[in-house]
Amino acid sequence: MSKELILTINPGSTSTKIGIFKDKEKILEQKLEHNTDELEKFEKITDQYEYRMDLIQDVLEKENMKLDKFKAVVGRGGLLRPMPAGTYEITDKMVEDLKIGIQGEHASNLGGLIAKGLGDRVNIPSYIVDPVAVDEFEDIARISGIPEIPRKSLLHALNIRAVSHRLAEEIDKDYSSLNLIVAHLGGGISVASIEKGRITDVNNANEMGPFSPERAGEVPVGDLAKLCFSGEYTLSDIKKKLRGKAGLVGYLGTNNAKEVVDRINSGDKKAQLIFNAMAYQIGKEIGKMAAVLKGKVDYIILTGGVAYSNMLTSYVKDMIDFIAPVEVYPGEDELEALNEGALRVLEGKEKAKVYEEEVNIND
Ligand SMILES: Nc1ncnc2c1ncn2[C@@H]1O[C@H](COP(=O)(O)OP(=O)(O)O)[C@@H](O)[C@H]1O
Ligand SMILES: CCCC(=O)OP(=O)(O)O
Repeated sequence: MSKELILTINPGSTSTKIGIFKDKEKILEQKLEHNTDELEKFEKITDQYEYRMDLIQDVLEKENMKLDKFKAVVGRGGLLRPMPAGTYEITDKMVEDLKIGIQGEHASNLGGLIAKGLGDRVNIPSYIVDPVAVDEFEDIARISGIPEIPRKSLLHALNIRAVSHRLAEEIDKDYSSLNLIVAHLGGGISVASIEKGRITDVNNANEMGPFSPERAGEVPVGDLAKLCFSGEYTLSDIKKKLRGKAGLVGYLGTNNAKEVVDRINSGDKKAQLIFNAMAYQIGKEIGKMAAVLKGKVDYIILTGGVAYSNMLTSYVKDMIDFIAPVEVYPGEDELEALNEGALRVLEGKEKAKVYEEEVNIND
């Protein structure tokens, strides 16, 4: 049997997306949405491995896509050690770091684990591309205010880089000549400043910035400290409260922004206030990044699943379109970007990076 396909796997906090490609052509795409109740029963993210793997295998079986048809498997890379962008082969050390959650817990940690698990079964290579741990920060962006707690570059690097390249192509400019602000609005939210092709600053999408469908973002730290020591919560409870049970889930009980829009359209005033507040915080974060770029912003891009909502993008545009022209690319180009990252390596245009050679293993 000829091995001509590439399998791409993108686990997010609210969904698992699967794509099958023949060269650059996407021949299958499936989005499996996970509601809050489904995910709540898992103590840790890595506990979701079997659950998400089974769902992926079910899709492959239903579509009669046997593993021996594939020449590579590519997963979204997770919260690994700070690293340059690129395509990486999945090594044992990477697997170890994904399992520990070396920079924290997030669904994307499962991308590399599942890709490696499937690839090893049929002895084909497995890769990750532009993981959420891509770090191109200016040193000044690392300082938080507490020496023991540096700011971290954790973001939707895969889609942010993909849509920035897409815009550059559309306006016929070189990516490395542009200053951009890109806000990825998914289960988590990243708002990044891109200076001449380099991501110089971003809120840590797992812990900072605007609140999101399932995350707290920035909260008043004094009150958070009191909550932690109230005796009512364990560390695990607090982590879940901040990621998974916060944001839209905390206020409205759902991680599904579409459902929130439906509630607003049926007259739910609380849903309207909370949705507007999320938009307001996104607008404020974009303003911060405009200051990072000293006002020299060529374009602002709004992307990710929540950018499908006109209600939200209109609110944000109204706050920030004085800064620069705003482009909306709803959804994400992540499956395509995973496929193209693997293709560049398989076609010999690029050499796969080796994790152990690119990161500081002793940190
Ligand atoms: N048409 C839509 N209108 C509003 N929100 C949407 C729409 N489509 C998807 N979303 C929301 O986008 C969010 C998921 O975004 P996505 O980028 O797919 O995130 P993830 O990769 O974290 O699962 C969910 O809250 C989902 O309800
Ligand atoms: C940790 C940053 C990536 C992120 O938040 O992704 P999702 O929106 O898919 O949860």
